[in-house]
This record gives sequence, structure tokens and C-alpha cells, in this order.
Amino acid sequence: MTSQSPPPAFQNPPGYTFPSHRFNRVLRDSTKEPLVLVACGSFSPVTYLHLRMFEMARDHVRHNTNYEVVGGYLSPVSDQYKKAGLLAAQHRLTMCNLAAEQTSNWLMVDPWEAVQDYQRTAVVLDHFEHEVNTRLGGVTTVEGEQRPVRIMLLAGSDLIATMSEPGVWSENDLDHILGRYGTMIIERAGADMTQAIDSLARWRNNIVLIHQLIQNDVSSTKVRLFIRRGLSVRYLLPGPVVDYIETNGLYVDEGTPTSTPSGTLGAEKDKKSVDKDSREAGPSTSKSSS
Ligand SMILES: Nc1ncnc2c1ncn2[C@@H]1O[C@H](COP(=O)(O)OP(=O)(O)OP(=O)(O)O)[C@@H](O)[C@H]1O
Ligand SMILES: NC(=O)c1ccc[n+]([C@@H]2O[C@H](COP(=O)(O)O)[C@@H](O)[C@H]2O)c1
Repeated sequence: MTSQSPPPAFQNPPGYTFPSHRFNRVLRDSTKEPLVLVACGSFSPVTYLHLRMFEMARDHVRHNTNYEVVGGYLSPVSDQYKKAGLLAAQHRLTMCNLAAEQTSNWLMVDPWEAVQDYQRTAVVLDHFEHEVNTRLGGVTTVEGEQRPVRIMLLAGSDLIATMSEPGVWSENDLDHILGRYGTMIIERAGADMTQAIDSLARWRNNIVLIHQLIQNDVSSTKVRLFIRRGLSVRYLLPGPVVDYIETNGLYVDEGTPTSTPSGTLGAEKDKKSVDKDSREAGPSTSKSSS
């Protein structure tokens, strides 16, 4: 598939409905181009940093671009992704929904990826293109003119860094994601943004870099580690999500060890090596880049 080819038609999982209750069908400013932001990830569990990514991106869009954000979606990955610490999709979806519905007035959670076999990110973006532009018909301006919506991937700089790692993303998928759709990259502590996009220079015009103004390196890995050690995670993630985790006894005994031999909170390094190993291991999941 190239950046020019049209997205395929989709067969949705049984009972699936695309969430559009907060999708702005009318463009407020008709001089702007409508934009939908899609964040793909594990969200195990969803943290305030995941939610902040959307706020930062929307601020950037308002102040520096000619886009108008008409929707924002979290798209939790399928259970088949089999990443360390990946809780069952139903729990991850419930936590994302609690976070979106109770702390935001514009974010939505799309269960499409989570309720089926693993889907590559290029396919997920095609799915959004199909739902937003083909099925919903895009948006209309206040004057009644119909406009197609631009779909963009919203990701942290650690995710874009993996796009230069061999065997994680196929060249066709990169061309499709970065050539056809484009991405907004949020700076993440420990993942240099400029270095991350060095090898993606041919798509540079479609890559928007957004710097963190307040450094914060909350990660789901650290949250899981805190819970296993009996430490509080309140105020690192939305209250209703903390309550849900406590009520259901989640993450208390995760099978995968993530602490360093010294027992310090050095989980990030372990997490990266686990991720890389499991990605490269895997024809059992399609997360290697076919
Ligand atoms: N602190 C952060 N700063 C910037 N981006 C982030 C941050 N935390 C997560 N992201 C981004 O959110 C998206 C979803 O990430 P994911 O669910 O894998 O979260 P994570 O916290 O990295 O999870 P884990 O710790 O389990 O690997 C990715 O694009 C990731 O880069
Ligand atoms: N080839 C691909 O489409 C590909 C490769 C690696 C990660 N991803 C996506 O990136 C997201 C986050 O992945 P990690 O949590 O492993 O960084 C997931 O939604 C995953 O599906 C997609």
C-alpha cells in the first residue's frame, strides 16, 4: 500500500459501533482544516500523561496551525499485542472510558482495535479514515459545505523512535502512516525527538513535533510497578481509574518482572528491552511489521 492508495472497506467486529458522540460535525471556523487525533497504545492503565498528550496537541494546533481539532480518540491495542503488563482489553477499555468520560469533554475511546485480532497502526488509521470520512461524511462548515477530515496519529517520542528500529514497522506502513496521514509527536523524557525523526526525513513535512513545557515522565510501567509494591498511584491517573483498579485488584500480581536486580524503580530500561524482544520475537502477533 502506498501513501496514494485509497483505504480499504472494513468489516467491523460484531456489535461494534464507532463512537461519535463528541465528534464535532460542524467546523467552527470554515477557514480551518478539520483534524481528528488518534492515539494508539496499550493504555495499561491510562494515565494523565496519555490524556495530556491530547491537550498539548490541541494547544499546538490552535496556536501554530491552520487545523481545527474536531475529535480525539484513544485506541487501545488488542490483547494479541501481548506486551508486558498488558491487562485484558475489557479492563483497559473500561479504564479509558472512565478517564475520557469523567475528565474530558471531547475525548472518546474507540474499541475497534481492542475487541479483535491485532491490527497494525496503518490499518487502524484507515479504519478512522473510513468511519470519519466515508461513513460519517466528514464535517460541514457553518455555511453547510462538506469537508473531509484529516486523520493524524498522536504519539510520544518513544513510539516514533521505534520507527527507526529494524523489524518493527514495514516501509510500506511507514509511508502509509507518515505519507498519507502524518503524526503529531509529543516529547517524552528519555526519547530525543530530533534523533527519533532523523531517519524519517522524507516525511518531515507530515511530522509535527510538540515540546513538553512541564517535564513529567509518568508511564504505565511505573504505575504498575507502584501498585505491585503497594504504593499509591492517586493523582498520577484519574481518580475513577484508580478506584476501578483498587476495586478489581488489578496489577497487584503482574506476571512479568519489571524491577531491576537492585530493586530500584528502574523499570523503564527493563520495559524497553522486554518490548524490543517481544516485538522481534513475534509472528504469533502481527505487531512485527508485516
Ligand atoms: N509520559 C509520556 N510522554 C509522552 N508520551 C507518552 C507518555 N506516556 C505515554 N505516551 C505515549 O502514549 C502512547 C500510548 O503509550 P502506551 O500505552 O504504550 O503508554 P506507556 O506509558 O508507554 O506504557 P508502558 O509503560 O506500558 O510501555 C504512546 O504513543 C506513548 O509514546
Ligand atoms: N507495525 C506497526 O503497526 C506497529 C509497530 C509497533 C507498535 N505499533 C503500535 O504502537 C502502539 C504502542 O506500542 P508500544 O506500547 O509497544 O510502544 C500500539 O498501538 C501498537 O499497535 C504498531
